[in-house]
Amino acid sequence: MTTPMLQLTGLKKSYAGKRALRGVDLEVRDNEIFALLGPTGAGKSSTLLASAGLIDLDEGKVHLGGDDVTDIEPSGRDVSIVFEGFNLLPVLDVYDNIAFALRSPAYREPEDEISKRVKRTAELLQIDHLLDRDVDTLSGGEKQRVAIARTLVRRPRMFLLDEPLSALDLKLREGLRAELRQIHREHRSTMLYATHDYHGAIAIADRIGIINEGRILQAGTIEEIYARPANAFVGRLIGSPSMAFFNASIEEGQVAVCGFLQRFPLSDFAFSGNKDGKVLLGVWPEDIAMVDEGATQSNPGRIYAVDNRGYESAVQVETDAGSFRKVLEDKLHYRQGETCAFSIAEGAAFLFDPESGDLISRGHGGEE
Ligand SMILES: Nc1ncnc2c1ncn2[C@@H]1O[C@H](COP(=O)(O)OP(=O)(O)OP(=O)(O)O)[C@@H](O)[C@H]1O
Repeated sequence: MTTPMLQLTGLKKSYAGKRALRGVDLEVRDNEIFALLGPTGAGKSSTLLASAGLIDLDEGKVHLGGDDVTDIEPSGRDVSIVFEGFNLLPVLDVYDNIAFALRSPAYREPEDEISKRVKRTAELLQIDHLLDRDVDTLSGGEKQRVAIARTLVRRPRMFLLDEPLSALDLKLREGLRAELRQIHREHRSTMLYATHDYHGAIAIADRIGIINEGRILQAGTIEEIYARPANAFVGRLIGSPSMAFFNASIEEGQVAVCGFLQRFPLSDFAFSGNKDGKVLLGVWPEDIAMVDEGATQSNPGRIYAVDNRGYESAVQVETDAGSFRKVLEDKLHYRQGETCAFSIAEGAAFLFDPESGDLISRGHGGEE
């Protein structure tokens, strides 16, 4: 196993008694783009700031390229961080903003080398026509590009990007994501990219880590996470739409869902316990088929909402045990308020603990 570029071990951090990081363990491999995906307040920024050395930790270790840098100043870490709020220097023009880091005592590059690198980076981010402008006169999207250029020009061992694209409109965001991947390919750099946007995360990342309440719940490729979501929270955060959940109970060797005609024998699950009691049945919407009402082994539902997106439509279906959203095949059309029926593919369901949300077992459909 090669040494990870960034290794975080047991990071703990409280702000004025409020716990932001509760033991973050994370490995980012050399030359990968790793997305840290989590809701607001999950601890994404704190994890990045701790990696850069910009906050003092209560506990834990930060290793960069195998070296313990926990007590090393930010300037000695060879990482670069882009914040959501741009952090540009307002009194300088775009060129000097980008060149700033290269002129710092830590780098002290000759001016002709600086000029080459600034221009090359500005071309890459399509801001070369803005180099003479004062940053105050730029739009939000242009400022964000300059902030990214400022970080990239240094070519550090590792980039830390904190929601770097959230201020941009959709088209610009998609374009910049592609550019970041391109830069990544060219420079063989390692990136840790924090975001709350699932689509953004899967579009850019080689691997994803799901963070909530200051802990990493799961890390892996999107395929690995899909195949085995470690916790119901993970299922709710990923997928498009996200995982469907139904309140269920284990009774006499099978999983029963209130109102469902379908039964799920325990033998369908890689399940070694035999306890009766409540569980949460989770299913990816792709494994739910809308069927004719009255079809055998189908389950009744009601169309709560129809979302017509032009090129496709999605429905929200309500049942007595829970609701789900699903993108429909072209030929299917439903009206709000009407009844419907659906069935769940054999072996496709997962069982979760309703209290902790932890995965108990998954169906044989996703066997390794
Ligand atoms: N300087 C601070 N002082 C007090 N509390 C803070 C400070 N910075 C962060 N927190 C709190 O710590 C928790 C984690 O914050 P953090 O910014 O790391 O989360 P995040 O996942 O980046 O959120 P967001 O997506 O909203 O930026 C939150 O509850 C936040 O309110």
